[in-house]
Amino acid sequence: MTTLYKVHGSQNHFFILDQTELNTPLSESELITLTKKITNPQNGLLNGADGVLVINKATRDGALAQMRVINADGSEASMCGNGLRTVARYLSEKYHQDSFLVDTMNSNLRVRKYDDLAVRVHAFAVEISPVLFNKEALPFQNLGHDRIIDQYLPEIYPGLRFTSLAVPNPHLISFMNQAQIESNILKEVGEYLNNENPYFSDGVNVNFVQIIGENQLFVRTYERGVGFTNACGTGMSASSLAFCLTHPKKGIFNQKIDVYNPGGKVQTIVHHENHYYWIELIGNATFTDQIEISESDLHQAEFANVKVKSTDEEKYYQQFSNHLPLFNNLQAN
Ligand SMILES: N[C@H](CCC[C@H](N)C(=O)O)C(=O)O
Repeated sequence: MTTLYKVHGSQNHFFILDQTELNTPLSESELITLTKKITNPQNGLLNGADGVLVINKATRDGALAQMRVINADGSEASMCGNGLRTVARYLSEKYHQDSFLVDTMNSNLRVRKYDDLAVRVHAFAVEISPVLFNKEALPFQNLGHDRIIDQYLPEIYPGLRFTSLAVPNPHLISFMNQAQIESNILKEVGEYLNNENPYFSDGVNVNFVQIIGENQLFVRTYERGVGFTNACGTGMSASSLAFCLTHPKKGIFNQKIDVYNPGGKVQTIVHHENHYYWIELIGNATFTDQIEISESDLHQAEFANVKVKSTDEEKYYQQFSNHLPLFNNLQAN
């Protein structure tokens, strides 16, 4: 028997699979089959999820373990901010450490335990980096720019300004008013750029942002490999940096920024050190269920005989998020 965990960061839901606990780790094709099946909202487990976070032995020196991110459609993401907070908590409890490095696709990232956000709402702070703006890193093509910072891109959507950056997974960000953020534009742009298109050949996470006030944002995301999601940690981090760059009177470097999303709230701090940017992402790491499954069922993505034990953490998370202010009709509470 082994244990899977159903977890969320700002209601961005994942299953955590610790491959180091298995006699035989899942192969690539088994991982993809498992992810597609378990995350399915209709026939998956526990109403599905946005992806599977896979823990392996670290491949880089200094890290406690490796995290891989498999999106719901079976593609792999280079990073996941909400997911990294939950993996940080899992590793922190497993190895009894409060501050350490996690090996991700492009680099080791720093994580640390943070003060609880409310009663039984555990929190972690994670590093989001490296930040890249060049068209090869995203990648994007045929837009007539080498970098996109506060540019009109009528090819993508007329009348909106866009900023694009990789952290290191790719994001396309636009600041807009409440009516625009509540409209169908995100679905239109998100679907267009995440299917065969001439501009973002690998797809892109699309983040639409409403400025609430000084150091306050609301972010809505259409996620590559997933679709609409309650929250995207790398997207909220990338949006915070875009905020500081394009609205410098309201978005202040080195200060906490409140980032609201349909699933709750996180905080970010945008650092600018020696010509290089990195973002600290702070938010909940909530464990809602523990799932006992036999190794052979896991290899076969067979869930009929699993045993699920729910925690009481969701109740406390709901209490926390019910007290957040409402800014638009997209927020759940
Ligand atoms: N939800 C994740 C990001 C997943 C990104 C993924 N969809 C991609 O880049 O392919 C987060 O919290 O940062």
